[in-house]
Amino acid sequence: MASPFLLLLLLIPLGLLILFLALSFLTRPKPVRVPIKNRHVLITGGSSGIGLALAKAVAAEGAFVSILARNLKRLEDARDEIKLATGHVARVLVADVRDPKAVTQALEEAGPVDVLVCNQGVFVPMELEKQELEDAKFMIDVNLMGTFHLIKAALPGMKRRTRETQLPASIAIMSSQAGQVGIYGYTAYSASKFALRGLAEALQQEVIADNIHVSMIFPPDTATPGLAEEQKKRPELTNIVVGSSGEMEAEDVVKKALCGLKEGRFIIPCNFEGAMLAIATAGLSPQRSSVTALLEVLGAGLMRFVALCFQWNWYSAIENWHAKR
Ligand SMILES: NC(=O)C1=CN([C@@H]2O[C@H](COP(=O)(O)OP(=O)(O)OC[C@H]3O[C@@H](n4cnc5c(N)ncnc54)[C@H](OP(=O)(O)O)[C@@H]3O)[C@@H](O)[C@H]2O)C=CC1
Ligand SMILES: CCCCCCCCCCCCCCCC(=O)[C@@H](N)CO
Repeated sequence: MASPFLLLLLLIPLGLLILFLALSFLTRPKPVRVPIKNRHVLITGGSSGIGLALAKAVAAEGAFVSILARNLKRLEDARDEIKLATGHVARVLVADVRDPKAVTQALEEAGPVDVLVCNQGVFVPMELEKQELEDAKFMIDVNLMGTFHLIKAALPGMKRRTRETQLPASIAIMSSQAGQVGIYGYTAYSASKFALRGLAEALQQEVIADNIHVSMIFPPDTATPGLAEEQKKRPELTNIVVGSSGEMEAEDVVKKALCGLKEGRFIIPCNFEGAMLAIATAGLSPQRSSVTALLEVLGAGLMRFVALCFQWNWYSAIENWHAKR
């Protein structure tokens, strides 16, 4: 006769199997593949850093690329760089995302979009008390309101395209790991990036019937011209907390982002810490993958524990830093 211990050992995989089957049935929205080849991909902030690296990657995969930013000279340099790397000549669009009229005009010029990547972003780290309100508003306006302007301007054309082509379209929004956890020195930046999460969750419910799929990308520190500028001004404690996640190259962030975007993943983490953060902050976000859903269900408690360890570490660093003053 089988011992009760052996029986228990058999019950665990059986339970996991039942849980997995339940999740396969439950997870929504349904799986999707967003093709890139021969499609119009518009990338904001495509003249520098992550946006430029993404523009090169999608051009190399045979997409028609438009890049949008404020500075024409940098856009033209980026266009040359993309041409050199891939042979593709990208369309350049000059607009400040803070200006809804300019954004609408640029999108009219670009024509209907299949994949919209809202990647433009600014970051000025400073403690709230020392930061000028103007700088806080600048981040909210570019990172959050800019994304509103872009999506509103792009949606009618995108819906027309999905109807005509019968192909899934994508809206990808660049957040940050600082949009999953609040970080010292990032009150305004974190606020702008957290806000994008609410926008994206609500938007996915609104556009699913139009075959449009929303993704959010959550990179850690990434070597870009923007980061080099930011690092000149970062408070010491910001550096300490941010250092908990490894720095990445823009090309590696782009690999993860593109892979996730094509699978219509709602949450796209970029490194190991990002994968833990994604589980710890899964909340009520949509989930297409039953494997990831299983990891979320099983990992929730453990990741909360890991998160508490990180917070212990950060608050100890803050305490020590103040004690030294
Ligand atoms: N680098 C990092 O460590 C991380 C970055 N991110 C996010 O990734 C995104 C890209 O960052 P990164 O590549 O470092 O940035 P960069 O500073 O290198 O590039 C920013 C891009 O955005 C454009 N841009 C800035 N403001 C506006 C505006 N008002 N209207 C239109 N375009 C604008 C810039 O062009 P121009 O100035 O000519 O307008 C440029 O093309 C941002 O959203 C950022 O928050 C997230 C996590 C980490
Ligand atoms: C389960 C718990 C896992 C915990 C892992 C914690 C790691 C947190 C590190 C946060 C790093 C934030 C980088 C922001 C980069 C950025 O956006 C700026 N460079 C501005 O662009």
